[in-house]
Amino acid sequence: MNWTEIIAGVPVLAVGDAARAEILGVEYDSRAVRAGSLFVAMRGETTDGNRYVRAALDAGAVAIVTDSRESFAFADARGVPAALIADGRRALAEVSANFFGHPERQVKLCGITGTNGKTTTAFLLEGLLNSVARKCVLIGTIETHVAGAVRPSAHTTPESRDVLAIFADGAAAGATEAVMEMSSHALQQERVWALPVDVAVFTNLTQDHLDYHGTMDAYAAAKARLFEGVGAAAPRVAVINADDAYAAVMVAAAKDCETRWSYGVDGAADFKASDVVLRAGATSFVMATPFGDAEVTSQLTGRVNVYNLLAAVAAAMGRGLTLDEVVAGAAALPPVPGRFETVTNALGFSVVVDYAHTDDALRNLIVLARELAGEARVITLFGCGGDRDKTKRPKMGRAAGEGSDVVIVTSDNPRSEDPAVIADEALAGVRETGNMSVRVVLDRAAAIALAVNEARAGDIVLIAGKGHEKTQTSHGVAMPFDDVAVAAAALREREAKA
Ligand SMILES: CC(=O)N[C@H]1[C@@H](OP(=O)(O)OP(=O)(O)OC[C@H]2O[C@@H](n3ccc(=O)[nH]c3=O)[C@H](O)[C@@H]2O)O[C@H](CO)[C@@H](O)[C@@H]1O[C@H](C)C(=O)N[C@@H](C)C(=O)N[C@H](CCC(=O)O)C(=O)O
Ligand SMILES: Nc1ncnc2c1ncn2[C@@H]1O[C@H](COP(=O)(O)OP(=O)(O)OP(=O)(O)O)[C@@H](O)[C@H]1O
Ligand SMILES: N[C@H](CCC[C@H](N)C(=O)O)C(=O)O
Ligand SMILES: [Mg+2]
Repeated sequence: MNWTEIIAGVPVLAVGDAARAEILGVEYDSRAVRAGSLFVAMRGETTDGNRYVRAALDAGAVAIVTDSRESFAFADARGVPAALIADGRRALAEVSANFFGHPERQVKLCGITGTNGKTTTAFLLEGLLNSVARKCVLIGTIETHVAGAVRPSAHTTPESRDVLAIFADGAAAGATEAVMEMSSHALQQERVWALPVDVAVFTNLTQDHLDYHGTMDAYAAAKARLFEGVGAAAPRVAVINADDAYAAVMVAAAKDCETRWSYGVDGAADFKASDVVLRAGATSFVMATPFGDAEVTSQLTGRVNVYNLLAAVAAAMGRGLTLDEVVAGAAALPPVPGRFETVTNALGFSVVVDYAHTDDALRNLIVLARELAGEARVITLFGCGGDRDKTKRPKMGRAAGEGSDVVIVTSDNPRSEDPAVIADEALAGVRETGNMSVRVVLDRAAAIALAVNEARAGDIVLIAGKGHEKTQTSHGVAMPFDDVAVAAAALREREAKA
């Protein structure tokens, strides 16, 4: 693609004298630049892409898009086509859309935001769309589904350039739908700039990421941007959890959406569940919808999944599926990896791996386990992520201490922090509840073995926080680690001794 085509329609403040370049790729990271790349310099929080313009040119960049007059003049002086723009991330989205041939216009996009339930709802919605033979791209925390392949995900919501590259691959393989988790980081940083969202979903808002957003109101405002449209028109359909304390904020933001649907269990809602029956691996409820009532059954476990099912069903109906189609589709959907995933064993107790890494998620998980365990015990193992919201640590500790018979505090992903310090902060919360059955075992594998060896018939062991993750990041290094595999190994060892 030539230089003129790639900056067509992009609001540029100035363009350099050089006008000829054949662009073979668009990159926002100098380390990814190859011969023929266009490099877009973005200002970040750790560094500034403008510091890498020289490195990008040395690596073969043939054009530069920048918000810095210095970088612009530097590239221009080297005879490289350059554009001066106001905002790097927005420009990245605009040039990438041109480069990839506007694939965002070829798929109908459902965007899902909220603190918890995005991944689950996204998988459910993808499953419903697939059940009526619509090809669908999925972008989210665990993995990316595109063109019949599964790719690992580095972020929940990638940069616009990467989203558009995925959409282009999907559209080329016949996808007409896309389902995407939209994290608050991505909405705030405008990684989703100029993506037209057809159906927008809000799951819930509880504490997380305050290290980044500062306050709950700022966090809510970032999420609300999905409903306003980020550099694009407001979504056509808004699907909002009416039972959530922040519902009104999302409804207000959705004022320009053509259709606003609420969903919930507690109060009035367009998609409302009643007569909820919760069993392990079998959830059912009666669902009232604007299109009639039906009984929904699902293999997923727990009350939170009633919400996720309602959200996915409403979004699917927003995309034109019928009531019969969503009911049939929902019954067939498998659980999501790392979300209330049971690790089988012959010892008579349950071991569950779950991605609960906020106090709200942990509390919900423990309440569910309590219900399922009856008179038996709930043994909860958890840790807290390093380099993330520190204020949630004692809160997670309180949630664990309040509902569990036995608590094991361990490491999650300490990242660059001292695991012992993180554990102390979580332990303080457990101690506040007066729960005395608490142990700290920093080595996660040893902690999992302890939990498994502690369990008696009927008990439920909860291994919380890492869910599907396949690595543990400690001292800045990611090493292979898989809660399900580690638990399975510990169970085999105990079975062998039994
Ligand atoms: C806080 C945050 O979200 N940071 C993300 C953000 O960083 P940033 O804007 O501060 O960028 P920066 O690191 O200062 O770099 C500025 C620019 O210089 C470029 N650069 C940098 C170095 C270099 O050698 N050459 C170069 O060109 C960078 O590519 C970037 O374009 O943009 C970067 C490029 O895409 C991301 O890698 C980075 O993710 C960091 C590593 C991260 O940990 N993000 C997490 C918190 C995150 O995004 N999480 C959410 C939510 C998770 C959930 O709850 O589901 C997610 O969507 O994944
Ligand atoms: N609707 C919900 N409401 C509250 N908690 C939920 C809900 N759905 C799932 N959870 C809990 O939150 C955990 C994470 O769920 P999921 O991965 O679907 O959310 P997410 O929003 O994608 O999270 P992340 O932002 O970390 O990717 C689950 O393991 C479960 O414990
Ligand atoms: N996307 C979330 C995931 C947290 C998962 C948990 N295992 C942790 O490392 O804190 C985050 O980056 O905050
Ligand atoms: Mg997710």
